[in-house]
Amino acid sequence: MQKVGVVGGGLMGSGIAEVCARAGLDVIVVESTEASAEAAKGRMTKSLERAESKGKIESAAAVLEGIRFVTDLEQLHDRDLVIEAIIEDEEIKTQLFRDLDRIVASPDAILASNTSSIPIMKLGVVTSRPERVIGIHFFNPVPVLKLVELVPSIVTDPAVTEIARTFVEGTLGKEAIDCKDRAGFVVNALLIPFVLSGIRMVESGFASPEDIDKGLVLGAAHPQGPLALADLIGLDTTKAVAESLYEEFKEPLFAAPPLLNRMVEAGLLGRKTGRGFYTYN
Ligand SMILES: CC(=O)CC(=O)SCCNC(=O)CCNC(=O)[C@H](O)C(C)(C)COP(=O)(O)OP(=O)(O)OC[C@H]1O[C@@H](n2cnc3c(N)ncnc32)[C@H](O)[C@@H]1OP(=O)(O)O
Ligand SMILES: NC(=O)C1=CN([C@@H]2O[C@H](COP(=O)(O)OP(=O)(O)OC[C@H]3O[C@@H](n4cnc5c(N)ncnc54)[C@H](O)[C@@H]3O)[C@@H](O)[C@H]2O)C=CC1
Repeated sequence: MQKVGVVGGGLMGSGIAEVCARAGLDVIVVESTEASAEAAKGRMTKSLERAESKGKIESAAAVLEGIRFVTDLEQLHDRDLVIEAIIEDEEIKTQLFRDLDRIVASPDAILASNTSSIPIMKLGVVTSRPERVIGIHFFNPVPVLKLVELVPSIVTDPAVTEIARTFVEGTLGKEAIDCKDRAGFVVNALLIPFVLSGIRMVESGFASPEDIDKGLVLGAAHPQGPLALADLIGLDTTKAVAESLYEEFKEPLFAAPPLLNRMVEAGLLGRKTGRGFYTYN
């Protein structure tokens, strides 16, 4: 696993590309437009410069040299591993997996998804090699959080899971847990209902976002409360994850509350747009 491709250089893709480049891998990031490729590079530069200023890496510039930012998916033809991190939309992701199946040449290559909640089988089945498709699910912020969920589908080759484990634990120095291929895997199946419950509390006027978050930080030692967390994840992603979970399990606890839907319609997506439950500079 020397040549890695990351498709989507948003919040997660830029973090994944950063940790791969910091591990000395040859990384290509594919974005959909020149402007978004520039934005991805800007995000990574900022994060690497912060790491350099704290003495965590020697040189941000040297790490950046290991990353190419492109808009042409065909450039991924020689990759050993491609990690998809585009928006949480099943139709758009399945189209991308069809394209990756055509483009990535080596039959030994692994096609991975960072999806939060879409069952991996739905992505594998549109390729000619579902046995080489797996979920490698990182957590936000990627440079900080240690966990990666490994999600083989019911037809993923067990050898692929072991290669992915060696990549995640050996090469990247993260910790893996094994999950079955059900919407939301382990962490989001527990975390998203918590976030949605916080949103329902705000919606019903039960308490303010500030007080709910303060309650969970000071009363339960969470690093952030559910509303700050929704803003960090992105309200669009939170809604998409809730919808996948609801589609799979039909449990009311996974249903997106109307306030979440209205905020997404209004473009109040959290940190990424500067306003969600809180306002950011
Ligand atoms: C939706 C999904 O599919 C799955 C998910 O990811 S769900 C979301 C999971 N994520 C969480 O639950 C996050 C919970 N929150 C936290 O862990 C913390 O609040 C936080 C790391 C985000 C911020 O921590 P904080 O202590 O309030 O802030 P801060 O002091 O600025 O940061 C702590 C450290 O993280 C680093 N950091 C924070 N954000 C960072 C980022 N985006 N990139 C790189 N480093 C970052 C800081 O540089 C700092 O490093 P040092 O300890 O070396 O100084
Ligand atoms: N936000 C979070 O906390 C987490 C999100 N995830 C998952 O990671 C994936 C990405 O999420 P985020 O990074 O938060 O989203 P984001 O909205 O920040 O980034 C998505 C990026 O993909 C790009 N993109 C869209 N279609 C593309 C295409 N066809 N080709 C190339 N680039 C394309 C967009 O330009 C954008 O930069 C989603 O599947 C999400 O569920 C996983 C863990 C945590």
